[in-house]
Amino acid sequence: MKLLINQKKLQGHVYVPGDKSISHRSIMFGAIAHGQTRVKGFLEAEDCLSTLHLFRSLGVEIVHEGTDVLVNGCGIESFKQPKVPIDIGNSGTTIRLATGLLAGGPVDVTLYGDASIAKRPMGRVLTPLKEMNASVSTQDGNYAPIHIKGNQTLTGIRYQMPVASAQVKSALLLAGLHAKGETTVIEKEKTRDHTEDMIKQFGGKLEVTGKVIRLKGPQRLIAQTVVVPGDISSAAFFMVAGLITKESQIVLPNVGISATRTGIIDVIRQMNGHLTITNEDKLNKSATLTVTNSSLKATTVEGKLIPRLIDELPIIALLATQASGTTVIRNAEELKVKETNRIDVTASELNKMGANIETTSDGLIIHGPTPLHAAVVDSHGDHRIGMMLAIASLLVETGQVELKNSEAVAVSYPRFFEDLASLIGEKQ
Ligand SMILES: O=C(O)C1=C[C@@H](OP(=O)(O)O)[C@@H](O)[C@H](O)C1
Ligand SMILES: C=C(OP(=O)(O)O)C(=O)O
Repeated sequence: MKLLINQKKLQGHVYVPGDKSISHRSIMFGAIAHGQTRVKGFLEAEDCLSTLHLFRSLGVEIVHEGTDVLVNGCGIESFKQPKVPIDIGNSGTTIRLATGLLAGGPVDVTLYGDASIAKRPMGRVLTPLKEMNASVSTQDGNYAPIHIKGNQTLTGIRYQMPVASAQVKSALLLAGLHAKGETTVIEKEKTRDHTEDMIKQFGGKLEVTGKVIRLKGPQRLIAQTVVVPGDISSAAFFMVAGLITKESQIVLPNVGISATRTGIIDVIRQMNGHLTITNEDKLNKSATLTVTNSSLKATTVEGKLIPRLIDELPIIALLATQASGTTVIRNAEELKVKETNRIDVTASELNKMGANIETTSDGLIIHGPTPLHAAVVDSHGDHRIGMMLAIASLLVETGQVELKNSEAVAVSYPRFFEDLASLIGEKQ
């Protein structure tokens, strides 16, 4: 598709859609709990619809009306044997969390996904799950399809995580809920804690002390109402749009601001970006974020900040192309195993537009500020790369920017292009 270029004065409100991580978990917890779980603000995007499809295929009754979802849970023991392998599309969160969850269930399931999922490492969940006595396997030990054999008796383990990954942590906690004895997970760095929050919300018991999480299984969970805030990872594209385009101010109401997700706010402030937080709702961990066009300076993004902004690194790289000085992103090797190798793809696509970005083994070095020019660019099927390139295009003064594989944005944000156009007052 042709992208909008040469934009300033982006003004207005964007209500970004529901948080992807919380939406996935609301269906999963609803399915294993007892009673009717009501989800409000569910993200209707391809990834979360994959999770919904998976649990329906296991016989869970789910009523889906727009962003309202009802999940009639009867406990994991009620899951029905699916007749065929289940397609989880492009969603790493679905396949990894569901593998842990189903390891302690009563049914045999095969999970597979698209070409990108088939290249993402699954050994990171299979290895510790096998230690718990789970029967989980793939043909070569690391790549989907994953075969999960039910009716195994899981036992709790103590596991020191070799990677900072909320998906691995969550897979183990979900398995631990149906295992005998104590499951202890020790994180490498603190990652998003939506699973821990939801275990507590659904009446489960777990103890969190710094990076150590403990729970005793088996546990019986009770249905709840889950109110999903807007996704800060989606809001990030508009935060950066407002900061880098002239005379702009963008208001983003109801954005989730769990402390485990707000690394991008810290980085924007480190770079002297104007961002305010108002209307904070402490219960739902949400607030209104307002960004204003700013004169930015380079920064360093590293260490324990990385898991708090892992999915925002491509758009942070774009932000850094407009800051004066050299921005260094390091300790971000996990970016290589996302939907694409986001270190390589971020650099190569932005460099096509005139950015000056070097890749390293664990991150990026971005020299700014650089003007951006027209080019033919490609999402490579990665939703976050597609949205980042659409924001980059706003800075191009003349010519035409063409984005190949733009449909990838539907993985997490189907209305992205319409919401962007609404700030400009044009429809696409
Ligand atoms: O747990 C989650 O919901 C997620 C965890 C992160 O993945 P990793 O655990 O692989 O870092 C993140 O990149 C993904 O978009 C969602
Ligand atoms: C990495 C992502 O998601 P997942 O791992 O669920 O595919 C993402 O949304 O950027």
